[in-house]
Amino acid sequence: MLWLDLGNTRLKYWLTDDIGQIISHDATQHLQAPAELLMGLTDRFERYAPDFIGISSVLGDELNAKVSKTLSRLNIPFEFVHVDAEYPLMRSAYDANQLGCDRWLQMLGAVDKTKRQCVIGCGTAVTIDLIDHATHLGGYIFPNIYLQRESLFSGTKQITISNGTFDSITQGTTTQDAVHRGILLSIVGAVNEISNRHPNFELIMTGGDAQMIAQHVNRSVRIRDDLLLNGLARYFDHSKK
Ligand SMILES: Nc1ncnc2c1ncn2[C@@H]1O[C@H](COP(=O)(O)OP(=O)(O)O)[C@@H](O)[C@H]1O
Ligand SMILES: CC(C)(COP(=O)(O)O)[C@@H](O)C(=O)NCCC(=O)O
Ligand SMILES: [K+]
Repeated sequence: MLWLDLGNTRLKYWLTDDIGQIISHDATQHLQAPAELLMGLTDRFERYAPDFIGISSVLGDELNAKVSKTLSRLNIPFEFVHVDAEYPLMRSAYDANQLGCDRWLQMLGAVDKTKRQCVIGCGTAVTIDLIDHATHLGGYIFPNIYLQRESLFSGTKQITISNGTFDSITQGTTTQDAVHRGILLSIVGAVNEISNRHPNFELIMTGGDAQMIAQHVNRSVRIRDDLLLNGLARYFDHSKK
């Protein structure tokens, strides 16, 4: 199987064998040209000859159409996931026509009817979703650290930094530190706030910035890099062992 996750920043793929073990996986910036990036991966995919391609995309119809065209050359059946409001494993209070399929699949990858779960996606947007015994209560969306820095950069005259590390939330004594710590604090603070309001929800994190954020969260966080993969495998009912 080939599983594709087309996020707003990176294309992630996982190649799995017929018992669901990961044979190969990668994450690469697609620079808003995912079809072209995929073109460069087709010979690798052909070599592994997957019998099916399951896709999560939040890139919209235009880019999805280009991706479809590229994938059609492989002569391998493929399917884009659409949020299914009637899906038996998880009910959702969220508008099914609007919920990003990556958020839905990340929840599907984690959902457990015996638990209360908080699924945090640390991608281009940071998302927080609350699931109470397999019922999605709803969630939050806010800009990630780079989008926030860009907005400060473009929205102010005197903040002109565009590099620096997001590695601390102690108060800054220079503009660069005040900006980077403030932005990280805004995300960590939001996660801690939701965590404090839901002490009996387990915290599960995924996405490219998960490691960076988890270390500042006031409770233990379970980082699962292949959460969306699990959701895709579950959705297409190929249990990844
Ligand atoms: N090599 C990399 N290139 C780009 N972003 C990376 C890389 N490694 C880690 N990241 C982090 O991953 C984040 C994007 O995470 P990802 O889950 O791929 O987002 P999305 O699902 O929205 O595409 C970026 O904000 C960045 O901090
Ligand atoms: C919120 C998102 C942009 C997150 O995407 P990502 O950061 O993974 O690229 C994506 O889930 C999306 O486009 N959602 C649609 C709007 C919604 O979920 O309400
Ligand atoms: K994502």
